[in-house]
Amino acid sequence: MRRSSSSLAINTDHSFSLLSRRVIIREDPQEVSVYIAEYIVSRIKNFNPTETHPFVLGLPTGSSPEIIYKILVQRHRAGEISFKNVVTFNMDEYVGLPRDHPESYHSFMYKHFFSHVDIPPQNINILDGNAADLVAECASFDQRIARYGGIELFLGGVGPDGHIAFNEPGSSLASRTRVKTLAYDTILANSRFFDNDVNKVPRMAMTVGIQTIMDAREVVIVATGAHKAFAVQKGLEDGVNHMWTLSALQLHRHPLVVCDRDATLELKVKTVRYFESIEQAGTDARTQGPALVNQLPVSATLPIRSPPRMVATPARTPEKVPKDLRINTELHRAMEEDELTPDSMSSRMVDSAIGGLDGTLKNDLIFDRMGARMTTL
Ligand SMILES: N[C@@H]1[C@@H](O)[C@H](O)[C@@H](COP(=O)(O)O)O[C@@H]1O
Repeated sequence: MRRSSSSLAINTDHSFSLLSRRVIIREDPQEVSVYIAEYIVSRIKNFNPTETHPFVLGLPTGSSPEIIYKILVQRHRAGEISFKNVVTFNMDEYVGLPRDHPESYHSFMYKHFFSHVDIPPQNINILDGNAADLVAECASFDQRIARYGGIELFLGGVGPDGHIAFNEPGSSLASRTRVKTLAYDTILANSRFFDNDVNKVPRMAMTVGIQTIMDAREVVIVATGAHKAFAVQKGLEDGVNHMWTLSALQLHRHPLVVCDRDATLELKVKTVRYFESIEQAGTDARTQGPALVNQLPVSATLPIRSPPRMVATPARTPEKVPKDLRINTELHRAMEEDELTPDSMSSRMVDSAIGGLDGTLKNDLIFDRMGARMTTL
């Protein structure tokens, strides 16, 4: 068992089957990055990838993931994780920017990550923004993802306008990899990487679509800073909306949003407390706590067994969990996860609203509902 420096406890058994939507809040970007890096390491290790059965990881650029990459490199250098059997797909790339331009996403990824770990070059997939046929390049990217059996974990950031990858406000929620014109907000935001000159920022990019991200078996979003607070609020508290593409993840089976305190500034106190209470209660089979999904029924009077493959225990155990927030494991198993949701929030959560249906129906309904809300542009 390894104790991490973060306030992190991860259940590494990922045969989770409950629908789980989680928001983890940490104090600052450093803590957020440690949490996510440890999470990725544990997911890869637990997957036990081989050359013929690699772990397929979706990756972002931007300033938010920089510390995450730094920690992953440190963990690799310490001999704690190998990327030899990891295949990566990057979210996006500018169109027309030379590959060796310091601000191309190729350059970013090699500078911050690929050059420092043992990933084989042939396992790296980044869209070619200078391809002669951009449409064919996008189609080939999706085909390559499909050939690997889909993406296991997609790590993403979020723009201040709520975009994920380069799926700008107004993007189709059914979109797949394609060429996009950048929104003025994004050009402005990214001009800090181009001498603060908006004219130097490419106008177009290639990006995975919302549906490409939704197809990943798990999506982890990093959101740090007060400038992300409005996007986080729209993405988590409002309904699914193509103007805030982060919100599409409300319909994903396993989304995990990790925010720092500043990024929660626009959330309701009630929302923040709700997600914190889930973590404090330690009942989430995915991000911490007992491996609920794999436990055989035991007497409610028996103590909760330790999870078999927990890699880390909380360095900062929540000090005071009010008694009525400590959830009896046996009881919890018997309940729908949704029943833990306060009534006032249920109406905003699709899963809660359909909690009474069986699993098969739930899936259909999720897609029906999504279809009904989708706007194809
Ligand atoms: N295409 C990228 C996104 O993938 C990224 O999430 C966003 C936020 O970047 P940052 O983390 O620098 O705020 O920037 C760009 O637009």
